[in-house]
Amino acid sequence: MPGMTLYDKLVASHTVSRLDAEHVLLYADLHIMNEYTSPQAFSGLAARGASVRRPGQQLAVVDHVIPTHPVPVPVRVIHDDLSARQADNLGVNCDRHGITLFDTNSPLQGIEHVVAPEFGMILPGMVVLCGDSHTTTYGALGALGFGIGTSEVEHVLATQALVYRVARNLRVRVDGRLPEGVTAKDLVIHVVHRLGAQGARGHAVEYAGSAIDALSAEARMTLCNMTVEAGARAALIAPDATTLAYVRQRAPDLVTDAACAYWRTLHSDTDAVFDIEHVFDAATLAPYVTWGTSPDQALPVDGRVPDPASEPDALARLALQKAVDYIGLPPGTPIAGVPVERVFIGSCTNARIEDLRSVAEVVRGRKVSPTVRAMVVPGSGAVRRQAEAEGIAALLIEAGFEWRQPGCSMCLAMNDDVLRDGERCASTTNRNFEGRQGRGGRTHLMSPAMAAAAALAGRIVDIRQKDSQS
Ligand SMILES: CC(C)[C@H](C(=O)O)[C@@H](O)C(=O)O
Ligand code: SF4
Repeated sequence: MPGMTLYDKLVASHTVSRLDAEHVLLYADLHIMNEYTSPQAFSGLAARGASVRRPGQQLAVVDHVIPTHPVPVPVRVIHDDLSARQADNLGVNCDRHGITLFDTNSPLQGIEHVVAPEFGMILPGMVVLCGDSHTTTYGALGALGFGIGTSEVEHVLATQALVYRVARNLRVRVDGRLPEGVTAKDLVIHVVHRLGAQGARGHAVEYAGSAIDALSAEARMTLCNMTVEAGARAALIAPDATTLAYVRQRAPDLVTDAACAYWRTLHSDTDAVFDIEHVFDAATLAPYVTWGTSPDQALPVDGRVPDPASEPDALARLALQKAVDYIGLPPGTPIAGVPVERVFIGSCTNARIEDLRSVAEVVRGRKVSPTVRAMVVPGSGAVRRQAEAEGIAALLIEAGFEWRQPGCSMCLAMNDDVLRDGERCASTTNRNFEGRQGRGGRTHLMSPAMAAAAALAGRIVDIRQKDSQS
């Protein structure tokens, strides 16, 4: 018998029973809900007269539909009828079932994947479920997190378990040092580009190697968050000293000797077998930017928009042509130099305090281009307060950024923050699909530092060239 991967160990430790060759009944330590994917699940539960099995192992947040207006008033009102109903509905259901809710006007409110780790709710070795694809974020702390559908949300509420199809194992090794100006965001865009949008389909991705070891816990969250854009079922990083320091700061009482002893076993055995393995050299990476309408349509910042005509496969050629047409950049256009009208810094990929610090470092003493409308939306109330305490908010406001209240905001056009038709946006988010940030809007994904530099210059620039940003 070969050894076990970290993923195998996490699945095994949460298997209630094996259902068949491919499926297990998987126990969830924590289930997180948002206002958008939970309403039907609660209705289903009510229709069956079922109750919530483990109310204490649920967390609910309002994040997708919430307005993020810059006004520093304590009360936020959701004006859109449907959105307001979704948020109210979550409130009523949480009350009824005794579930903790970080509601619209709670100081604890924020994007689900930012608040859960921040409050020490994610520990190594846990299984965390949520009706949201970016639940893969928690792999950064050695927890198995993945998104589930609405009918599964109902099932998890009722039973605290899930019928789960076990994934295959894929390892991404990244050794070496990331060059100056190249971040975890660039690394993950590169990985998604190289694997392709379906390249990790059906697989749990484990990251390993010296470049991963060197990443902070928050940078690892960026990496694991966006790995789902390669089709991955989960992303994982074995817990280490960085993980423990992060968790200890947030949940000191839970970091016991026994817990640490267990967490030390959470790594892939040296003889574990991976179904697929990819190896990348961190030293060769550049800042990455997406040029198209799928997160894998990406380039190093010194690259050019590809020419569909040079794609031999007819279907792939059509897809490329469609992306080129939508994004409105002729083939061969250097991506650096493309003007942007909007800059969005936020989302569960890149709205943590370290992200905002990296933005502040680029912006310090400079101004947003008069041709750009730029906004910074912190991932949570705690991040917002921390950035205010560190002077980051004042610096950004002084530079001409809008300083917003926390939420998903312009990551997806489900609230008041949207791109107008044809507007081009440098964005720190994770998806650049057609219309994702507003109908007809054009999204270029990049790191927070690159987005900040684009805000100053009014165009996409190479963060490595210091004189390119004015
Ligand atoms: C709305 C929700 C279901 C969705 C997801 O699953 O990821 C959203 O958060 C997204 O980022 O597209
Ligand atoms: S910030 Fe974006 S990616 Fe994250 S949960 Fe919200 S909509 Fe989804």
